[in-house]
Amino acid sequence: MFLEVKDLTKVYQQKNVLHQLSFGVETGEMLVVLGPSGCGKSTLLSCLNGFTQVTSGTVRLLGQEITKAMPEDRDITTVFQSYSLFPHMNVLQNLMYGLKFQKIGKKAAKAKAIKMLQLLQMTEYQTARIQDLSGGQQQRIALGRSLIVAPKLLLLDEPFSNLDEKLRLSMRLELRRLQKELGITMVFVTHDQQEAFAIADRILVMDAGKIQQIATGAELYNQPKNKFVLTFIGEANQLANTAYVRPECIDLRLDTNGQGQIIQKIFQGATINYQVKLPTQTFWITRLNRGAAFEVGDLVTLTYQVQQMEGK
Ligand SMILES: Nc1ncnc2c1ncn2[C@@H]1O[C@H](COP(=O)(O)OP(=O)(O)OP(=O)(O)O)[C@@H](O)[C@H]1O
Repeated sequence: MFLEVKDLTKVYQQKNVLHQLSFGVETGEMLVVLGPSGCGKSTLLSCLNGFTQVTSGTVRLLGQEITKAMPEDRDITTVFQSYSLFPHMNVLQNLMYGLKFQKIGKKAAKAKAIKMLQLLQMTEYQTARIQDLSGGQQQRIALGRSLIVAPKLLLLDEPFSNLDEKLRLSMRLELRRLQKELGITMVFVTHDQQEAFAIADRILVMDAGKIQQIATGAELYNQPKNKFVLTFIGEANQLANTAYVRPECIDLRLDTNGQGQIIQKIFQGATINYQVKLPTQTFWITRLNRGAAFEVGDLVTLTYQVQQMEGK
């Protein structure tokens, strides 16, 4: 196992923020840590890079225990939401900065920085000032600055949340491309499930400092382990106990004797969401927008198969 975390616990002034987390990350894998605000995602990264001391448990990188190692001795770099580039240095100087500490000569460092700029597809910005770059370009340089030192493990803490939607999409693709080209193992923190689905090999879902499930995006969506995962990942109509049905898994048919009635219709473009009132509960249903649509007041019959979670 490339990275192995065992029983990791962090207590801040009697507040238990991380509860005995155990998980592993494979070589070259992109593990996404997904969870709501305050669930402990940043604290977990900080225990991995050594900026926070763990209360108990162990962290091993390539078999070697690093639980108490200083951050600079860990071969791990972190990219944050704020780019933290040096404003008084140009693009090339920013990229070369970290190589100084690896005792790499100026000429070799410059060659590496130019190669990184090619990888980032930003060659023409070599001598540009940081303040003349867009937010997306600055984040790409920040990524490059972390990648150039060839860390064993790269941690990313919501790195794209300052960027607009379109740019976020292209940065995700870019990050995956860079990861494949360089073969770097990554742990990426986000609270955005679409982002997690788009880039993860596996997703670790966390709530209140506890691991709820670790699985691929499709497994989390199709076989959620508990109610938290079911409702955090996508939408669901909850039935009794562990039963549920996803909104897109329900068929709707116009039926003048139907038990259901459409009480809300929300147009979403490619899809339409309907809220249907039944004698005992209401359901949300998502249908593709393919011409024929239902209207508020229509009587309908629903058909669906009930799905089951493992536990509550
Ligand atoms: N230095 C600290 N001292 C005390 N409590 C802290 C400290 N750092 C974090 N916490 C608490 O630990 C909990 C988890 O915080 P953390 O920042 O790890 O969550 P997060 O999931 O990254 O949240 P967000 O998505 O909002 O950044 C929070 O309740 C927070 O208040």
